[in-house]
Amino acid sequence: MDKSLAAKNNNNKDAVVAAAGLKMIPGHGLEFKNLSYSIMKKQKKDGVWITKEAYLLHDISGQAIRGEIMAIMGPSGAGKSTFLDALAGRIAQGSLEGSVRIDGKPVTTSYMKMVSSYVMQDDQLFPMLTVFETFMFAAEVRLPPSISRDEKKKRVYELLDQLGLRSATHTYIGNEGRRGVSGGERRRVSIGIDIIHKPSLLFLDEPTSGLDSTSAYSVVEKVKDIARTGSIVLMTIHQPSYRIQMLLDRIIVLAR
Ligand SMILES: Nc1ncnc2c1ncn2[C@@H]1O[C@H](COP(=O)(O)OP(=O)(O)OP(=O)(O)O)[C@@H](O)[C@H]1O
Repeated sequence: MDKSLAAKNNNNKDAVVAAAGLKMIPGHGLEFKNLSYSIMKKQKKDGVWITKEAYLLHDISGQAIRGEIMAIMGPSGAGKSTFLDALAGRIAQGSLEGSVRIDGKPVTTSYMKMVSSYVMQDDQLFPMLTVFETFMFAAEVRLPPSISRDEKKKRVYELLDQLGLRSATHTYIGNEGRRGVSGGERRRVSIGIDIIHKPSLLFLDEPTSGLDSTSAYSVVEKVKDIARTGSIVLMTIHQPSYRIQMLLDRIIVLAR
């Protein structure tokens, strides 16, 4: 396994790029170069309010390869979600510096949104639908109208198998008032909705947060399977267990 420490983000000082045994393959996958993002922050100095530029990301370079998981790690507040958002084209272009390329070609925000999917930490699932109904709904919304209902059903069953959700096919999503799928299953359903159309790039923000270690492992295991089908996968993750770390192909560590 090639465990690459890809880059280090240093908020206010000069950027430190630490690359230990980094395997870079120019022109492949998702390449990001000299990514910086700053905001104007108000702070009190000697009793006077001043506005100062603060870097949330500073000079980050690295590469995520097709077929692999790149994990973005670091302490709370290091900028993991900001970095994921920057790559996914979810923050204002004007304040973002640096370049992002896919397979050697520069990408625009709209292209990035077209070829990628983003799994958010807080999902918005309908509690009154079953897992099957949830996936069918996603299939209707995300797959082209030219695809028949039978083909959509086939894709849904494929997804249920891929994500280990067959036994929960007809279980309600549920909520506090109505018991439904488990936390780990719910997270896998959220991922399913975002991969039903087989995006070539998948971003996941803390897919394991709030899960017990077995469920967290199962989620990352499924994410690894998705990567293996040829997608580029990037995810933020906080304090992964040793077992989970063994599933990660590349690690980018952001420091505060
Ligand atoms: N628009 C903004 N204006 C001011 N500060 C911001 C803004 N966006 C993010 N921050 C700050 O930037 C830092 C990085 O935030 P971010 O959410 O990316 O960190 P994180 O590593 O994902 O943290 P966590 O692990 O706690 O989710 C935080 O201190 C946050 O408060």
